Amino acid sequence: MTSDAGDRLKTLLPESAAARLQSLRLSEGRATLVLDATGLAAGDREAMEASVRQALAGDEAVAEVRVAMMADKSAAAAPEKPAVVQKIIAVGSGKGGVGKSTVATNLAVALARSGRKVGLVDADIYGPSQARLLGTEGQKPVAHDNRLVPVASQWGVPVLSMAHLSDPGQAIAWRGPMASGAVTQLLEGHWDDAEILVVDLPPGTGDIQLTMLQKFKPAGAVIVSTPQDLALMDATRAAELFAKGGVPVIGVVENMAGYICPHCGEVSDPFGAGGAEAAARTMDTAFLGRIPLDIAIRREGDAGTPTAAGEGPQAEAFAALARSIADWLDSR
Ligand SMILES: Nc1ncnc2c1ncn2[C@@H]1O[C@H](COP(=O)(O)OP(=O)(O)OP(=O)(O)O)[C@@H](O)[C@H]1O
Repeated sequence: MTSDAGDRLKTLLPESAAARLQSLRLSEGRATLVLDATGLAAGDREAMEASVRQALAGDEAVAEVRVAMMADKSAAAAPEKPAVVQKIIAVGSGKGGVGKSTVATNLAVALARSGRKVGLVDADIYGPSQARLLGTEGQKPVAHDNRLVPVASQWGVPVLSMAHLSDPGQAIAWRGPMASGAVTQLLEGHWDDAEILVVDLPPGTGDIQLTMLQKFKPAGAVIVSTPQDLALMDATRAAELFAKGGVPVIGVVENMAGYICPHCGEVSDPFGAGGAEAAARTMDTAFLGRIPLDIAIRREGDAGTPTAAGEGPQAEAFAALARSIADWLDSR
């Protein structure tokens, strides 16, 4: 083949095929091409071969086209690695029932609303609530290449939760290693597009939490508490868990701060006031703001329409929290 003919044939190739071209020979009207097909699915190979045949069919010097697809065996044999999620934000609390899951959902939705690509993992294996909070109850994730594909929600936040894998109301009574295995499966799902993965940790400061933190190395952690139970002890315990796992604490959120009476609008403090801010100071970490105790937040959570997706002061409180977390991440 003259180099002129070879160069001409190369220019006829579609860009995607030209980028994978290993060699091209033209002999007695027969064009033989070797393409690197590493990573291409069967359907994509066929499409590429067809496009090459079509591109060269019109050339006067070509009577026959032969296409060989070579795959890099070492790459094909290597087990597929889970996609690397750039930044995991762990949302934890010293104890249960403080609104950790509610804050995790709304933080994820507010981050997505601000343009970030966010996923949400419900690592609360024994009491999963993210399917309900994001309105994805009853949906089942499919598995692809032995990894779970997150369930899409209408708030732009894909999610994986044990609630998607078990029957509603079914009690999960696993021992630690099984629970850790389940958390691993959720975290190693197809989070390929997620730039930030918000992880709703189980309440408390036990082994499952520590294993998860050490294995997946979150970029940072948010501690949620009500004003009253962020007596110093709870805050310190949660902070110690993150320190043991080598995870920096981004700050403390005070949830259920200030009850707004739906009738008269008067604000009262059933759980006290200022505890979390004082605790954050003592722990030498940031105070990330207050989310009021508002019946609308509970109602919207139960209905699967997260407050952060709406308008008003409470949505703005979550948007402000999301801004603080995004700024913190960007500054790293
Ligand atoms: N700011 C708030 N105003 C009103 N209700 C709230 C608020 N935050 C959370 N709740 C409600 O409090 C209850 C507990 O919240 P949530 O499930 O988020 O807590 P949790 O700390 O994740 O609990 P668990 O430890 O059981 O996982 C839910 O009914 C939720 O709707």
